[in-house]
Parts: sequence; C-alpha cells; structure tokens
Amino acid sequence: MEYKNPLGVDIDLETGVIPGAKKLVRRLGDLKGYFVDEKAYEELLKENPVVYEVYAIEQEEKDGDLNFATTVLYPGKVGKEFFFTKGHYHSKADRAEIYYGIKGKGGMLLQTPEGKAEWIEMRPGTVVYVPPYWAHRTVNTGDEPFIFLAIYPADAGHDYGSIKEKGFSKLVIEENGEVRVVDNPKWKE
Ligand SMILES: O=P(O)(O)OC[C@H]1O[C@](O)(CO)[C@@H](O)[C@@H]1O
Ligand SMILES: [Fe+2]
Repeated sequence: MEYKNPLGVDIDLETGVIPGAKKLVRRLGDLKGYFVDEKAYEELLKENPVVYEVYAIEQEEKDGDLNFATTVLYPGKVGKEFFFTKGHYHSKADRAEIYYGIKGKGGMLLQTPEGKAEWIEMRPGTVVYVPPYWAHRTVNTGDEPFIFLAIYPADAGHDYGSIKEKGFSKLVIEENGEVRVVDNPKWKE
C-alpha cells in the first residue's frame, strides 16, 4: 500500500490565500451571459474587473478523496445584481459539499434541477451544507471581499452547462439599499 502524505496549511484569513495552492482567476469577461442586465454587463466589461479568485488544493479525481479551495469573491454589481460565482452542479451529481465563511458578507443560492431555490446567508463562521444534487452559487452582498472555504469530493467535478444556459430561478439584487432575493425574469424551466 502506498500512502499519501498528510498536509497542513494555514489559510491567510485576511486575503484568503492558501500557500502552495493553484490559483484561478475569473474576470467579468468569463461570465458572459450570466447576468440579467446585458447593457450594464457590456458597460462594466470595458474595465473587465476580477470577479473572483480561487485557491485550490486538488487531488486526483478519485472516489473517497477530498479537495479544498478558498474563494475570494470581490464586491460589485452588474446593474442591480451582486457579483457571484458561476455556479454549478457536480458532474457526479450525488456528491455533497461543505462551505465555511471566513470573511465578509454574502450568501449561497442553491437550486434543485426542478428549479426550487434556497438562499442561505453567510458570514464568518457560517457552515453551509450543500446536499447531493443541488446546484450552488455564492454571492457577495457586502462592500469588501467575501472569502470562504469549500471542501468537496475529489471526484465531484463541475457541471456548468445548465446554469450557464438557464441561470438560477432567483436573483440576488440590491434595491433601495437592501439585499433582496427575487424571481429571475429570464429563468427558463
Ligand atoms: O466553480 P465556480 O462555480 O466558478 O465557483 C468556484 C467555487 O466553487 C468550487 O468549485 C467548489 O464548489 C470551488 O473550487 C470554488 O470555491
Ligand atoms: Fe461544488
């Protein structure tokens, strides 16, 4: 039997950086078609800001192993809609996931394949359990970076397809200075 080596790393709780992790950067241009207000999207695209960064320690896609990653989701809006991560189902749809809030303010939108949506607020210390089969997207509703840790099965994979095409049935927007979760007028079942 060949054993893997255990690993301990310290997440920088101010910046979200995991030393030695693989870094992924997603700019607004990588989120074409994701926001409802297309005019506001095109306008902000001139600056093409970084929307989020992911620092991931990933293993081979094998049953039984675990990956973990921090995400630094920057504050911002496209029209009324707060910045968010793409959101995905797992390719192995029955794989669950755990999120842990580290810094800033936001939440998670979850959705079943039938379009039933849930919104869970997250702050430092919040643990969110993502059950099997639920798509998940995080949203920054504050004015500083929203940083969180995700722990997920190494063989879960990411299935972006249906969220990219149809979006979530709910939007998280700012209206009169308040955070509101409203029906998505462009949601297609
Ligand atoms: O993969 P997305 O939807 O762009 O969101 C990024 C975040 O989600 C994860 O894929 C985990 O679900 C992490 O790698 C990262 O925390
Ligand atoms: Fe996931």
